[in-house]
Amino acid sequence: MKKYAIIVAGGSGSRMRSNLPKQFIEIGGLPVLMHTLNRFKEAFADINLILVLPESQFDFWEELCQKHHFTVAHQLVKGGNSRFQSGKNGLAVIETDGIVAVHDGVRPFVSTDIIRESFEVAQVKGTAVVSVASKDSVRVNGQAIDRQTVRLIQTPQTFQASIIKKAFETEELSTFTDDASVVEFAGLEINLIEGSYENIKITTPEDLEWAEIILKRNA
Ligand SMILES: Nc1ccn([C@@H]2O[C@H](COP(=O)(O)OP(=O)(O)OP(=O)(O)O)[C@@H](O)[C@H]2O)c(=O)n1
Ligand SMILES: C[C@](O)(CO)[C@H](O)COP(=O)(O)O
Repeated sequence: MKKYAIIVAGGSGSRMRSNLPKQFIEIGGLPVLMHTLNRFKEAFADINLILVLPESQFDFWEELCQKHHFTVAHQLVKGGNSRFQSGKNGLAVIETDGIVAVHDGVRPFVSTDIIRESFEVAQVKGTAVVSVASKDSVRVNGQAIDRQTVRLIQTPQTFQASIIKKAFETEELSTFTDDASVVEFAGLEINLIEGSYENIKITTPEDLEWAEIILKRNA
C-alpha cells in the first residue's frame, strides 16, 4: 500500500497576526512545519510527503531547510485560495492508488500512533477522521445541546486515494471546512477515530505558548 500525506500550509494565518507566516515560526528552535513533517516521517519511513505552500514562500522554505539541515524528502506543491483548493492541488500530484492523509501543517503535535491508526482504519473502511470530545458545555444558536453528541474535528483526515480524489472533483462549496466535509458531500460515510487534546492547531498567538509547553512536556 502506497502512503501519502498532504501537509496543507497554503493559508495566510491572519488570526496569528504575525509577519512571519505561522508555519515558519520556531518552536523549540525548529519551524512548526518541520515538526509536522517529522511526525509523519517517524510514523512511516516510506511515506510520500506532499507539502502545499504559497508559491511565494517556496524560496524562503528552501532557505529554512538549508539553515536547519532539514533533509526529510518532500514534494512542494503551490497552495490555492482556500483550503479546498490547496488540498485539490496536493491531490493532483497523486497518480497511483493508495492511502492519503490530509493534515494541517500547523498541527505539529499529532502522535505517530494516531497517524498510523488513521491509515489502518482508512485502509479497511475507506475513511478515518480524527476527533475529540468537547470538554466544555455546548450551545447551538443559544440552545444547550447534549455535549455527548458533539465531536471536535482535527486532522489527519485519511482516505483511500480513489475516494478522496473522486470527491474533490466537485465544485467548491462554502460548507467545505475540511476534507471530511468534501468526502461526506460525495456520499461517503465518515469514520471518526479518537484524537488527542495535544493535537492543537496553531491558530492564534497564545497557541505558540501552549506549543512550547507541549514540546517541553514531551521532551
Ligand atoms: N488557502 C489555504 C488556507 C488554509 N490552508 C491550510 O489549512 C490549515 C488550517 O487552516 P488555518 O489554521 O485556519 O490557517 P489559515 O487559513 O492560514 O489561518 P487564518 O484562518 O487565521 O487566516 C493551515 O495549515 C493552512 O495553512 C491552506 O493550505 N490553504
Ligand atoms: C481542518 C480543521 O483543522 C479541522 O478542525 C479545520 O476545519 C480547519 O479550519 P480553519 O478555519 O482552516 O482553521
